[in-house]
Amino acid sequence: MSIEISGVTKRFGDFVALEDVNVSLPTGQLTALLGPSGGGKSTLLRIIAGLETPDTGTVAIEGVDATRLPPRKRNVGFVFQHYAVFKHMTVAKNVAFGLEIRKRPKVEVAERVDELLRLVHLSQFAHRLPSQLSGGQRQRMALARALAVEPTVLLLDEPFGALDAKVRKELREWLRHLHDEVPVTTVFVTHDQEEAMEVADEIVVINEGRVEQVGSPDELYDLPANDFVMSFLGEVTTLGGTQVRPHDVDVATAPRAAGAIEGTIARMLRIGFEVRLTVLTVAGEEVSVVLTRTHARGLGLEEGATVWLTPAPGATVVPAMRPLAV
Ligand SMILES: Nc1ncnc2c1ncn2[C@@H]1O[C@H](COP(=O)(O)OP(=O)(O)OP(=O)(O)O)[C@@H](O)[C@H]1O
Repeated sequence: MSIEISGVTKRFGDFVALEDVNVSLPTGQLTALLGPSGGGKSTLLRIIAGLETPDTGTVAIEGVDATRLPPRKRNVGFVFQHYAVFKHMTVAKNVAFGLEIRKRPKVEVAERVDELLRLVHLSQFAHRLPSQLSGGQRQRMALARALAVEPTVLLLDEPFGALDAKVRKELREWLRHLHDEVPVTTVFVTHDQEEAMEVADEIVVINEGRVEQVGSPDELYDLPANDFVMSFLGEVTTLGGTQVRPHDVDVATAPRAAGAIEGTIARMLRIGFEVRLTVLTVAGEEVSVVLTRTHARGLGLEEGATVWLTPAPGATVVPAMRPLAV
C-alpha cells in the first residue's frame, strides 16, 4: 500500500472537518476523493501533502510514517485548481524549475523537460509564456511541472475545476492516458461524479468528514453502501419507499407482477433516444422512469395511461434514508 491513512481526525475550532478516516491507497493507482462541497476532500488531500497536520491519526507514504514530515520531505507533487505559475518564465522554464533548484545537470534538465512537454502535448509551446496558453494547456503545464521531480505521489485538487465542460472532458481522457503511461500513485479531488467514474481506478466517497464508501466505479454504482452513495453516483427515484435508478424501473401495461405498483403517466418527455416518464402512483409517489424510445413505443405508452411499476430483475434497490447492510 502506498498511502495509509489511519484514524485521521481534523478539527477547525469546534468544527469537525474529518472524523476517524481510514483509507488505503494502493501504489500506482489513480484514486478520486469524491463528495459534496465542504465534505472534507481538500482537507484530506492537504493532510496527505503535509500542508495540514491531523489532530489524531497517522499518514504513511510507502511504508514511512509521514505524519510529522514537512511537505518538501514527502516527495509529493501538487496541482491546484488555480495553479500558481511563474508568469515571467517560459513554459519550459516553469517545468524545469523544480529540477534546477535541485541543481540537476543542465543536460539532464533539458532532456527531462523535453520528455515531459512531449508527454503533456506542449512541445510546440515550450518557449511561450503561461499567459499565452489556454486554461487547459496551463493545467497540463502544471502537471508536467509537478511530475518533473518524479514524485512518489501526485495530488490534484480539482485541477480542471475552473475550465469549461468541453475542455474538462478532454483533460479527463488525457489524464487517464497520462496515468497509464506514467503510473504515479495519484489522488484526485473532485465533486463531479462523472469525472470520478471516468478517470479513477478507485473512488473514496467523503461526506461530512466521513468516508461513506471505497470501491471501484462499478462497485459504487452497482452496490452502493447507502442511499447517500447511491444518489451521489447517479440518478435515483423512489418506488414503494425504496430508492432505485430510473432506468431500473420496469413498466407494464397490465398488473402482471406480484407487488407491482399502479400509477398514471403524468408526463412523458422524449429526449434523444430516451423517453422519461413521471408516473404518479396510487399512493401519491412521483416516480421517474427512463426507457428507450423503442421500448416505450412497443408498450404503446402515452400520457394519462395506467401502468404498473416494479424494480427490474437485478436492479440496485436501497431503502430510502437508511444504510444498507452489506
Ligand atoms: N483552515 C480552515 N479553517 C476553518 N475551517 C476550515 C479550514 N479549512 C477547511 N475548513 C472547513 O472544513 C470543511 C471541509 O473543507 P474542505 O475544503 O476539506 O472540503 P471539500 O470537500 O474539499 O469541499 P470543496 O469541494 O468545496 O473544496 C469545510 O466546512 C471548510 O469550511
